[in-house]
Amino acid sequence: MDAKIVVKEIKKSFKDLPVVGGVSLDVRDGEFVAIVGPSGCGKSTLMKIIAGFEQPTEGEVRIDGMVRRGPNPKGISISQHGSVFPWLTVQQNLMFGLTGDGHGDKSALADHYAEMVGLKGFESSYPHELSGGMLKRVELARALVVKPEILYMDEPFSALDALMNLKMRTELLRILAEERHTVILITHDVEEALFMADRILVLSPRPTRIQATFEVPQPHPRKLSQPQFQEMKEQILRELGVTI
Ligand SMILES: Nc1ncnc2c1ncn2[C@@H]1O[C@H](COP(=O)(O)OP(=O)(O)OP(=O)(O)O)[C@@H](O)[C@H]1O
Repeated sequence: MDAKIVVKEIKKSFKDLPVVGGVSLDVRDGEFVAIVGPSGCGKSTLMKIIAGFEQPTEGEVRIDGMVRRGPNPKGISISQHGSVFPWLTVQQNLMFGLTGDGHGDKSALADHYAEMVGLKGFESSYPHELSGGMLKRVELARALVVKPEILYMDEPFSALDALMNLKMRTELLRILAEERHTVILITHDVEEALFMADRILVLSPRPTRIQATFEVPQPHPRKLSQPQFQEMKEQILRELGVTI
């Protein structure tokens, strides 16, 4: 079967600064790919190119076999900065992306996704009445409610405390088991990648390339304390120039 996303020899420079140095990648339908790499290597730039928000200097991105040169309606991005509208309630935020017909009862659909991410009872709350973790849940629900085929996640949980971060990982995996999405996740957290991804790509310093690939075939839920994960974590950290 053809890949859902095909990234072919992508290069990107900003003026004289080469940022992406030639990246090729195939992502299968329903696959979860995590990308780790040194700070400033070009992870976000690569993600923006794949999501269609940035144009490559060379190369192309195909989604379902079609070359894309702009944001892809089949995908949705969740970034570390957040995009919840402060003047809308949780329910209104979730309904915001449901443009056009074909969604059925939009408020019921919004409430369904609010419940799915654990926000039942907060549908009428405004963002300023929620905690940081709850805001991230709104963000996630807002992305999922439009039933995207692809989720592009750039450090989505990095602003959360460690405990909430762990909760959100588990939550996301539970939702992904229910609703199959293709996911590309950028993270600086190797354990987060090991916990969730089917495949982990380690990027090189700028201009970035894929330096190493790790398949993670272990089923969920994963216990990262197991030797095989510790071993893989050490290998990935070694690729990143960190020895523990
Ligand atoms: N729009 C832009 N114009 C000019 N330079 C840019 C632009 N976007 C990114 N860069 C540069 O590209 C390089 C890579 O940035 P990018 O944000 O892609 O890296 P990153 O790996 O995601 O970083 P971090 O690990 O800090 O999140 C940086 O040197 C940055 O200054």
